[in-house]
Amino acid sequence: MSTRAVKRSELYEKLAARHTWKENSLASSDEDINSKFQWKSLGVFIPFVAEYKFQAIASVILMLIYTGLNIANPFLIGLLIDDYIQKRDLAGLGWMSGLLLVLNVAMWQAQYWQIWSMSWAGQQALYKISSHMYRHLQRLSLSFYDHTQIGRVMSRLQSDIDVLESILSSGLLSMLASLVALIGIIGTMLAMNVNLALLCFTVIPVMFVIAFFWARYSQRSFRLTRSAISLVNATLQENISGIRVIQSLVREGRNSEEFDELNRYNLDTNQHATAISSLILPLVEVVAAVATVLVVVFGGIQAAQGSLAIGTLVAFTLYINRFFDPIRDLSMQYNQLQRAGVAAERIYHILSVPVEIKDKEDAYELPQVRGDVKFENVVFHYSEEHPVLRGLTLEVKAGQTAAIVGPTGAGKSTIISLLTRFYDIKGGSILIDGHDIRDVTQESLRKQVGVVPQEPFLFTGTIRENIRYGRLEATDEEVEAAAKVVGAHELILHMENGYETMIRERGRNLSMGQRQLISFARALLADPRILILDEATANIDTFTEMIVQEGLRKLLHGRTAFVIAHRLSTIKNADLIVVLQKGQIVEQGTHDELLDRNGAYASLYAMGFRHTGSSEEEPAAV
Ligand SMILES: Nc1ncnc2c1ncn2[C@@H]1O[C@H](COP(=O)(O)OP(=O)(O)OP(=O)(O)O)[C@@H](O)[C@H]1O
Repeated sequence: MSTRAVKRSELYEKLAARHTWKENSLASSDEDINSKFQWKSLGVFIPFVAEYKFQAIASVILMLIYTGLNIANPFLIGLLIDDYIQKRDLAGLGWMSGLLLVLNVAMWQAQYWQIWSMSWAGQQALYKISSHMYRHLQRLSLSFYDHTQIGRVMSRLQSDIDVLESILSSGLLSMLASLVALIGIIGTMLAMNVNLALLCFTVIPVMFVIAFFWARYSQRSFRLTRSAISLVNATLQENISGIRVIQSLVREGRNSEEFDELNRYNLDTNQHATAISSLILPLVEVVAAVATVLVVVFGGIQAAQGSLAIGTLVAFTLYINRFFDPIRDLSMQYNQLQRAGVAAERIYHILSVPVEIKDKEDAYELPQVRGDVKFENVVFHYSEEHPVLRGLTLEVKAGQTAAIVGPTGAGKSTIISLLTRFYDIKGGSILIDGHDIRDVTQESLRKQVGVVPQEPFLFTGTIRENIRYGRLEATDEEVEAAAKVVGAHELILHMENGYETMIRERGRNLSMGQRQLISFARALLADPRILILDEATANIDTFTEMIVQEGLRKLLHGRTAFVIAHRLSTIKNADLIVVLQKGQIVEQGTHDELLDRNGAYASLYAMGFRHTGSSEEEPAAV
């Protein structure tokens, strides 16, 4: 059976191509279904599992007890028949039956505790792996997220971890138990009757051949299922977060059609994988049946001729079943192992994405700064083919507000992403009070460089919690004081539950002006020396606009500020206006100086900053 049996429609190919681009690391590993299994991917989990080695050892001991008792059972039954039933020794029969009962109770106990302890350890290890993965994802640089769909990350964080759970919490030990049982049973069978045992073992090579071919097909097919669910999740995530645009452009029908296509493919790959995985068990059963028939026929003839005791034949037949039990289990576990191997590989892939922006070994805490910022000959690109900044030099003195203006794509957002070290520069240096930002710890840098994004990001929780987000130890009074300074206090008090009003999904229940003021209060409470602000361009009513402008003025007061300015009032009030074009500063100075110069700024001004997203109208309308 070939996995090519799962067909991709033309529409599917188009959709998959849309979600799979060269730099999208997770997408390309999702799509690569033929790659060789990387055994080293399992190595990454060893430290997590090793932490629970005592539980694992206890499980192995319990498993050995269980398996030993399980193997002894048929032997004792054979003994019971030959030595006690056939010799009509009723007292011995009573003793033996009692012993068998005790052994079976002990066997079930051992099995229960073995399953319990292994599942416990497996779940603990998995909990650690998920936390580790989450921490790793938080440390990854923005360039990883630029190239990765969140849905694909979620898929690995959730469904792949689920798959791994089954193997860690029970699968591995069951496999070991099956192997031990198999070896024990083979030994016992050989000891009981070499000829019958060898006859039974003739089927083993057939098993190997079946397992070999099955493994080849199943792994490809399991990879297909993981990649399909990853694509479904990526699409779901994108469509749900973009639901407003989808509904406003009436794309629901078309998107449902596209989603159906992906979902259908996901169904097909899963059904195909099920077809392949269901194949292995019946195949083992057929081979087991052939072996049983062989033993019963030849053993039966020997017993009829009197060269084999009946008890031994009964015990032997019981052993054949027990012999195939671990093989059956192994094939099922092998199935599980194949799936888990694919999941482990995908988790390993995420864990091995390097953290690009790391603190230097000798990084030091940035001391309390005054706020002098210098860009010295800064060179930067996101991809080598497209240079963004080609030697940018800029100095902003402590306490100054610099408004950065320029046409779209000029590099305004890039400059501020570099100052917070979301990306590392490729050449030159960025200095704060003379400290190169690459020499200090990121945590100490970001404590003193605050960012207020254009679209305030509010988290689920109360307004109070949202304001406190950047300084958890702030008291209620400090939260309210910050809100008062930026002019948010009155607005908040007028809300349903004041500061305790719950913010729903990213603050959708608040107006844009309210969201902006809350994010100003949050920034003010965190009290960074340097503030980066991407000025909002949304249209808000004149009254709120006035409050926002006043809040902004108070927020910027006494700090060094970089503002991607969109409102003329902000640009005019700035101490320094930096005009950027194609990643280079073409002019800088105050509003009046630049107008006098009659250059790039003057023409942007004359055009009403139309191409920069700024407007001469107050409040700004874009
Ligand atoms: N994450 C990214 N990955 C790759 N290229 C990027 C990325 N962000 C920006 N760019 C590119 O870098 C250049 C500068 O972009 P930047 O966002 O800094 O411009 P901008 O002046 O802020 O534009 P706008 O006013 O439209 O926000 C553009 O050519 C853009 O395509």
